[in-house]
Amino acid sequence: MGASFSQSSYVSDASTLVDQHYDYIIVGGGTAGCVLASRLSEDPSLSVLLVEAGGSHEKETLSKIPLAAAQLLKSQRDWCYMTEPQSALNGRKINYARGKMLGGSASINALVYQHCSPSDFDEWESKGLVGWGYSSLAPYLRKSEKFTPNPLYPVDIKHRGTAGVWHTTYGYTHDICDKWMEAAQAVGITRIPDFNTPQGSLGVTKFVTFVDQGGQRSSPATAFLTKDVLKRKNLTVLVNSLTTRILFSDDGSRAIGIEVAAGETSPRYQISASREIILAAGAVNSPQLLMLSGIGHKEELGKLNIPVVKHLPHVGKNLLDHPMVPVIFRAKDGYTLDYMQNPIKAIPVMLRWFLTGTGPATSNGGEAVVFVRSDDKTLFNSKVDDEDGSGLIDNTSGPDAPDLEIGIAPASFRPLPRPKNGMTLIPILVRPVSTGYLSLVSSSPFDKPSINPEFLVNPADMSMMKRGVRLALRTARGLALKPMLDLKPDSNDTKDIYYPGDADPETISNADLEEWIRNNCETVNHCAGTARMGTSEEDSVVDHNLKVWGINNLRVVDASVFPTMVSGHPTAPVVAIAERMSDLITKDTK
Ligand SMILES: Cc1cc2nc3c(=O)[nH]c(=O)nc-3n(C[C@H](O)[C@H](O)[C@H](O)COP(=O)(O)OP(=O)(O)OC[C@H]3O[C@@H](n4cnc5c(N)ncnc54)[C@H](O)[C@@H]3O)c2cc1C
Repeated sequence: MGASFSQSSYVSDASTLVDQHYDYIIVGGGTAGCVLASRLSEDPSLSVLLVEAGGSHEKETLSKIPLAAAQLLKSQRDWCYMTEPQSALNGRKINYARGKMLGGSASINALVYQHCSPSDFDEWESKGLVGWGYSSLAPYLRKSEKFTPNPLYPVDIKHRGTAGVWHTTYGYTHDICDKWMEAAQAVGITRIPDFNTPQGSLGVTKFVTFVDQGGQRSSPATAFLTKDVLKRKNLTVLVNSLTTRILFSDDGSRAIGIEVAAGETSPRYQISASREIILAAGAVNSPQLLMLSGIGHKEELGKLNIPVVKHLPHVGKNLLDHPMVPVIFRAKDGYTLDYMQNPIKAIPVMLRWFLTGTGPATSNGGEAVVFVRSDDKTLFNSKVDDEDGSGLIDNTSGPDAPDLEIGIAPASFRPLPRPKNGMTLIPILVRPVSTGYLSLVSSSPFDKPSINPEFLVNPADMSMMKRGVRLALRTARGLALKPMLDLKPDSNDTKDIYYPGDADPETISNADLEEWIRNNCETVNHCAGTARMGTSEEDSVVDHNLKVWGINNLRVVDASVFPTMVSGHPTAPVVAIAERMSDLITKDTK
């Protein structure tokens, strides 16, 4: 057992820790890292160090206000990555956000709480990954959740966790989003009360969000690193410290510690751990750190003069993500949130939030959602739906799982000409066929890695995206939305901000639509899979216990380990993975 410490809260000077000795070092205080640190330190006999490159979440007001989340993008709380030029997106580079603070990406994200499809996890188990099927993970999905029902959106409570620490609920809904759910039903999409049940997510429903009863973001940091947890003598949280490499035993067989630095020109300090180093730095930084430390493809490492500790060619490969393309529809005055762009008009909303924790500021901005299959013949039955659909590939995890999502935001995703009122529908590919990769550009931990998600490179993804856009256009033309939208009949001006929102889904040309998608596709920032779990080091990075192949005392526990993509929003699955691993690790120590 390692030493225990009497300090509380956070440490930001790593020099004070070099003589200390820990049982576990967790690298990355993000979504998975907060869960692991909290759960492992429940056992007072284990000493735990959590190392985070960013700062504490506690004074970051923008992170607390659900509606303000987007303000954190491109701020110091974001790693501010960019992709390489995307060949299928007319060579555009895409912003690639990752959270840099305690709570990680879940401190800056859109707060959607989703278990995803049961078959997403059964698919993992079917690949030989014992213990990762839905029946194994469902108890962990519920373990952390503290769901507060909303009488407006009744659900069967038996599928929800109610005794956990992570607050979830159904929050504020704008009328335009309620009406859109009606419009989606009118085109043939079934209304479901809850997408977090064993029945899965197919249908239209209201989003559940991780917002607490005070109307604030309930992030993995606020939920798992509470004041009581931070008071534990066996937990140290080191912030503003980048882990620059993993340290190994002389024969390279065992991870024994880490090196950290506050900045590029700052001194580097070494800290050791006797039991394990657990990487939870996320799907960009965990593989980056493995490669910087000599674990990766030997030829790629050799080119950068990084001494090879273990040849593991799949590190950084299998980059999975969800591409999206926001479509903006002209709305009438008074139905959207665009007035929040005007600081004077925003004051009452913000005052209400500060004083009562209620109102539009508790909205995550994406209030309702549709999940469908792109091969659903009841929805895609028109001649124009990408001809006969022969370009599609069924890449879903099972017959009850989706490959297309459409979310709604009661505001415009892009700056608008006056009058400024827009509703945005966001088609998202939740099971794209294209996969990408990331690699190092140098041996410096301070250089950003090269990120290439290869969005829409497979033509099947373009076919799917076109179906998604056409379906979005059809729902927007529903009678329920007529009083709120101001669509111009059949405008095909492809340069207009309201294109293709104004275009007729039955006559819009495939060529115009494809070109528009190539020029407007972005990411939902759900990257995963870059240190994937598998049954052999020939095709993966970690085994089913998330241990790095061939290295003792080294695990990866974060979104990097997804073997295949979940067909929904990944925060809850990441938390469940971390819950399950914490359970297994603490049982192992007994
Ligand atoms: C803008 C945005 C919106 C999103 N919206 C949603 C949503 O609504 N719902 C949903 O379910 N998912 C959403 N996601 C995705 C979701 O947030 C992530 O999939 C999930 O949080 C990933 O968890 P993680 O533990 O793998 O990594 P992260 O939560 O990103 O944690 C990694 C942590 O490691 C730290 N770190 C990295 N490198 C180092 C290093 N070398 N040394 C020390 N610390 C390091 C980082 O600063 C970070 O805190 C969104 C993501 C983004 C960015």
